[in-house]
Amino acid sequence: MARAWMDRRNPRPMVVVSVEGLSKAYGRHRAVDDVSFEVQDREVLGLLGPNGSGKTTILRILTGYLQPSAGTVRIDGIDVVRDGRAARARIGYVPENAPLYGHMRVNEFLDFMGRLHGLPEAALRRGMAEARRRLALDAVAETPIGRLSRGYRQRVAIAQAVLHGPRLLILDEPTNGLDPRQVIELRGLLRDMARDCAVLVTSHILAEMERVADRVAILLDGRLLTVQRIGQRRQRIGLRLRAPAAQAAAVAQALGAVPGLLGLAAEPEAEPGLAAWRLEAEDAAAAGRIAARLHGLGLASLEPLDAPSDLETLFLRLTASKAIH
Ligand SMILES: Nc1ncnc2c1ncn2[C@@H]1O[C@H](COP(=O)(O)OP(=O)(O)OP(=O)(O)O)[C@@H](O)[C@H]1O
Repeated sequence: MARAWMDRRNPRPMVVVSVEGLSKAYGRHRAVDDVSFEVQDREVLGLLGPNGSGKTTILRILTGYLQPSAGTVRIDGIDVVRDGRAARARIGYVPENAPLYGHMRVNEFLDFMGRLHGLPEAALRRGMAEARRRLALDAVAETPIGRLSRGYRQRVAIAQAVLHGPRLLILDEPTNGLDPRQVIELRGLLRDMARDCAVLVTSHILAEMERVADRVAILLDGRLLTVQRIGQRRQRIGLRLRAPAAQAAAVAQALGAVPGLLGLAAEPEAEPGLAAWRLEAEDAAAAGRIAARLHGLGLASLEPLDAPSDLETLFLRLTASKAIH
């Protein structure tokens, strides 16, 4: 059994979620198969996997909507099966396409949800004020939810989930339907939320996870393939270079001597009179060195590529067997 251990300066359990040997079968189909992981206090853990990999099933077990077939889940050391009510009181849940009451004003809705959570009056007032402040909802407190933008509605959905000061905030596919600006805002909000609780977020958008999560747990066919810490890699960059075809040999030779250039591949279909290469460089500064080295060889263009993130590469590698069979 995993014992939650304590930080001496801050006597809160460091492990908020402990999932051990979790399995769930629907009939003969194992939707979740012997999955174990932990979510630490003040971290964002991303649960990542293609459709049908078991993410929603795991969330439903965590939130007490489903019983596991085997294994245990503890929130702050409390078993979600044996003591579901106490475990649920520590969780804030933002479901995918969270149901909001469009006709209700933001304040009215938060008040309603707080009462559903059973919050006493003083705690409810405190929780509402704090949630509105953290999620920048004061300006729309008296606006009917139906009139808010999708980004604001998402914030209201998060606000209702944190009213009672949960130890764990769960968000299921929170970026669905948001525009790029709203996605960036959401990222900031999640990081902010993780200042005082554990955050578990599911997504199938890999690059998004890489930006917001401290660690990602990758699921496939109900099995946990790996848990990876994010953000310790170098920022490699991809570049596309075009130069006159007549200079191709000279360019290739010059590139061979550029420090920080890790790889190069000629592209098959170049435009008439132009040869093209894909390059992988150690960092952005290498682009400057490449341009300098090719001076005088008629460089036509040198542009960054939208290189797949490292997490995408890892994900594709880990899930390759699925694509093949
Ligand atoms: N109530 C159910 N009865 C039978 N099979 C189910 C049930 N719910 C889910 N499954 C199956 O269990 C597997 C995992 O489903 P789950 O919804 O947990 O995956 P997911 O990763 O959340 O996918 P999605 O992103 O599509 O929601 C899938 O094969 C699914 O078909």
